[in-house]
Parts: sequence; C-alpha cells; structure tokens
Amino acid sequence: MPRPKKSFETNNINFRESFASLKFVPRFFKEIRKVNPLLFYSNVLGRTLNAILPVVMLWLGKLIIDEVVLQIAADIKDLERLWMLVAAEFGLAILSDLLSRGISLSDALLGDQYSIDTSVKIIKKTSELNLDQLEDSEFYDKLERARQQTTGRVGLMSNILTQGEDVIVIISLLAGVVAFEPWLIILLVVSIIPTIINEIKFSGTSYSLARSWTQERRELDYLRYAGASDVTAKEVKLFGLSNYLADRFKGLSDKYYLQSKRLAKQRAGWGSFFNVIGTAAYYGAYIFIIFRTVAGIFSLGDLTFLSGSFNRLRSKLQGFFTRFTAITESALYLQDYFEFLDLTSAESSPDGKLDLPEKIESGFEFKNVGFKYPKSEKWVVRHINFELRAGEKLAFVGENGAGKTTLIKLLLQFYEPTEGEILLDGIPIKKYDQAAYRQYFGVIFQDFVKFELTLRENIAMGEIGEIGNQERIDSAAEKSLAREVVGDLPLGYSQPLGKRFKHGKDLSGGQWQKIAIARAYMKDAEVLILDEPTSALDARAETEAFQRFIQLTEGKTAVIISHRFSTVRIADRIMVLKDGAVLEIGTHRELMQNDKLYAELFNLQAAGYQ
Ligand SMILES: Nc1ncnc2c1ncn2[C@@H]1O[C@H](COP(=O)(O)OP(=O)(O)OP(=O)(O)O)[C@@H](O)[C@H]1O
Repeated sequence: MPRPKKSFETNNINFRESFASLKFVPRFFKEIRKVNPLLFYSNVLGRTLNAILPVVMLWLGKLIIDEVVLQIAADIKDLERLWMLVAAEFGLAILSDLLSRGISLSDALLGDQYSIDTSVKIIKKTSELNLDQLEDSEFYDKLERARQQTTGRVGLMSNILTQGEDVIVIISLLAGVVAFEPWLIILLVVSIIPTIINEIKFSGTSYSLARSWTQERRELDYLRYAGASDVTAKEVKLFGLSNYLADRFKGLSDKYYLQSKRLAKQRAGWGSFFNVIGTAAYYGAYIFIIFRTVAGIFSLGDLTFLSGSFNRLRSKLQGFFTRFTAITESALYLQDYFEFLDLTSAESSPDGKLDLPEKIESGFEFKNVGFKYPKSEKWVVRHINFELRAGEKLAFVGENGAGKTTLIKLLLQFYEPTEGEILLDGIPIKKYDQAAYRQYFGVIFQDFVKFELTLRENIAMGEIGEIGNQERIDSAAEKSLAREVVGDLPLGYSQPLGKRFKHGKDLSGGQWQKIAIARAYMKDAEVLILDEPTSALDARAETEAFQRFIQLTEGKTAVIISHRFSTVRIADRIMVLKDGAVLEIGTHRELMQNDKLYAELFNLQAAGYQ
C-alpha cells in the first residue's frame, strides 16, 4: 500500500501551543521533588548561590583594575589591599567551580532517580489499562512518546533550573549596567531581538517533526528487531531476508534524515543571519563604552566591568531564549507523558463493587452475547448462548478464527460484550469487583509469555505473592510435568531462561508449555482456562497432561480449547463454534450421534491416526 506523502508542517506546533505546554512544568517539579527532596532543595540552593557570583566577580575585577591604575598614577605601593581583592576573587572562582560541579552531580543523580521513577510509573499504568486500549495503535504512539522522554526529561529539569539561575544572573548584571549607563539597555535589547525572532520561528518544529514520525519510529524499531534478533534469525537466514529488511529500514530512515537535515539547515542558516545582527549591536555598545572611557567619563575598571557585563548579559539572554525553546519542546513530551499517566480505563468504573461468591453455585451463563472488536464493524461472535456449569469441564472446538479465544477474553472481562451479557450465578459479571473477579481464574493463553527470567519466576508468575513458597512451586511443577524440565537444567529453579541474558538456557516449545501449565497450577483458582496449552507437547505427554488435569481439578470449573479431538473428548461437554456462532453443544457421545461438524471432524482426525 503506498504510504501517504508525509509533511510535518501539517501538524506543526506554533509558539502559543509550545508555550501552553509549560503548564505541565509545576507537576513535573512536584514529581522530581518527591523523588528526593533533600537533593532537590540542595540543587536549588546551590544554583541560587551560583547565580550571584558572576556579577560579584566582575565587580571585584573592576575594583582590582581601578586599584592598579590608581596606584600607578599616584605612585604608591599598597599591595595589601590589592592582594585581598585578588584573594577574594580567587576564593569566589573556586567556590563557583565547586558549586557548578555539585549542581551537575545532583542534576545527574536526581535525573537518574526520576527516570527510574517514571519508568516504574509507565509500567504500572500500562497494566491498569484495558486490553482494547493496549491493542490500539494510537495508544502505542502515546506510550512511545511517553517512554521516549524518560531520558530527555533529565535534561528538561536541569534546563529549567538553569533558566531560573540565569534569571538571577541577568537581573544582577542588569542592575549593575543600569547603575552605570541606562542607555546601554537599548543596545542590549536590539542585540537580543534577532535571537527572539529566530526562536519563535523555530519553536516546536523539532517536536512536530519527531511527533509526526512516531509511527514510523515504531516501525523502524520493529524493522531493527526483525532484522537483528535471535527470535527472527532462523527465518531471516533461511529466506535471505537480511537485505530486504535492511533496505526497508534504510529507506524509511533516509526520509526522516532528509526532513531532519532540512530543518537543521534552516535553523543554522537563520541562526547565523540573526547572530550577525546581534553581534553588530554588541560592538556598537562596546565602541560606545570605549569612547566614554577615552573621554574620561568611565575608568578602565568601569570599561572592563561594563563590557564584561554587557557581553555576559547578551550571551545569558541569548541562552535564555534558546533554552526556552528547548524547554517548551521537552515540555511537549511532558504533556504526552502526563496525558498517558492520566489515561483512564473503564476498569476503574464504579460498576464493579460486588463481592464474589466463596464458591460458584450455578456457574456462568452467556446470554445472547455478541461482540465486535473496537474500531471494527465485523461481528466476531454473535447470538452466543451457553452455560459453563459449576464444576464442569467444557471444551471449545472450531476452526481458526471461529471466536474461541474471543469468548475467553469476554469471560475474563478484557472486553465488554457489544450486546448481550455474561452472568455468574445469575449476576452480570461486570457488577463484581474486577480485580477479585480475575483472581478467580487460572489461565494459560495460546500465546503465553515466555519471561526471560528464572525458571522459578516463570512458574511463580501464576501467583507471584507465593514466589517464596518452594513447596507450592514444586507441587505446581509436579502437576504440570515441568519437574523433569527442572531436573534437566544445571541451575534448577534458579536457571535463567531464554537467550537474552548470561547463563540463560532456551527451552523447547513443549518444555515452555509445561512451565506455563505449572503457572496455572500455582494458583488455587476456581476456574481454569487452558487455551491450546498442549499443542507443542508430544502425543504421550499431552494425554498424560490432560488426564492429570482432569484428576487434579476435580470439582473445579474449566474451559479447554484444543484442536486435538482425543483431548477434547475427555471434557464433560463440548461446544462447537463456527463463524462466531454456536453450532452444537453436548457430550462427546451426543455430538457423535448428532452426526454434524463435530462427528465429521472427529472421524477425519481419527482416520488420520489409522
Ligand atoms: N484484537 C483483535 N482485534 C481485532 N480483531 C481480532 C482481534 N483478535 C482477534 N480478532 C479477530 O477475531 C476473530 C476470532 O479470533 P479468535 O482469536 O477468537 O479465534 P479462535 O477461534 O481462537 O482462533 P484460533 O483457533 O486460530 O486460535 C478472527 O477473525 C480475528 O481476526
């Protein structure tokens, strides 16, 4: 599909919008202060002290020169006063250096702590959101932008604090200049206007460009991953995809590079032009001060003080405005970050307050349930009516895409049905407290997660609070046949799994599945759901795993999804789905007698084994 031509100008952020993003700065500082109040206040105090040093040092410089000139003119040699002044300036120079180092150190430490804090917040927030929010690409763009600035925000903090520091420097220098020669201020304003115009002109442009490329950046990350990861390596080699992926990556990156280059060139060009005007104004002021010194109105010390102050003022003011643009741009990312943290999920809806029954009485009931995925017009399942009775083992069968996993997601309240409702013991499930409701279930999904952590953690994920309970972990491993996997690994339960980290060992598909099933046994759940949990097990292991499952979960309610009919027939009842509707439901014997799809597929598979 041809990609629409991209122009970041279309969503360019103007100066006013950049300015508006500053409203998030107080909240930002509140968060930083909370991370480490002592470090934060020391930083602010250090900066305030550091801010008044430049004008004091310039003034000392002026006093030294005036003293030297005076002593030469009067032919006196009173070195004591001179040495005192020099010693004072030396002391302040050392103090200024120490303060600057202390500020940099505390900036770095605060920044590191804050970036840990924001990463933790992002992880926690992500887990609070609904599945439909997580599956939405706009959400990913927001998440990407929120994540991206985890390190950038550190710079923002020191930029804002430096800005505050510079305001004090500017005010103190201005006071000095005004005391001597108020007219110089006009030249100062003239020298600084070009910088202001330049900053207004380019304010928000880098952010606009980066923002308009969020999706592509995710695509680039993905292409980098697809082209260079252990997971894809086999197929990339086998099909010779490396050049194709590299070219796709390069093609997209080059487009971004070109736009970015164009912007950087424009910025540099205009920046140089405006700088020439500013420098001319500075030299105008310099000539003015020299004339007045030659005319005897200013002393030599005044000349150094004024030209030094003027020069510093100009560079501080320039820095102030350029930094202002950098701050507003980073603050735009801050806006993304806080908007992400403020996302609300339906899960926090006040609906679910009811306590769950200790024991399931009658079971679950799907009443005329229909569902369309968000942003989709297609009914994935419709007019679904069935009961999952307390204590029964119900199997779902049906072709790929028939809607089996979707029904599980609805049962777990990852989504709300578009029409109809699901009841537990006669009460709509959304009336129950959602966290407690989910605690009812032990679930293994088809695409369960292979955590690249230790084997112990992988099993304990089913009930993470019990990670210290070795007996429970052992028992779960025993039940799921994962015990033999533990025995085969040199580090046993402490074995890191996967290839990402040192000493990590990868497992076979079947071994991973046994560990995932152990996860379900970790929890003493009321309802167990196994979504094709044994597809990678060999035939003997699968039969054994299922027979054990039926014995070990006696009296518990369970749903099993499987494409293997030898497994499915062990269930109490079987529900056959076709094109999002229930085609038939009953025991194995009943369905065989029915002689419809189930009987046909069962016979087909059975014939394959003969
Ligand atoms: N997150 C999603 N967003 C949009 N459509 C989806 C989503 N997940 C699944 N679908 C669609 O819903 C339909 C049913 O998918 P579902 O995963 O429930 O099928 P299934 O019966 O479990 O299939 P399989 O046997 O292949 O696992 C499919 O057409 C699929 O494309």
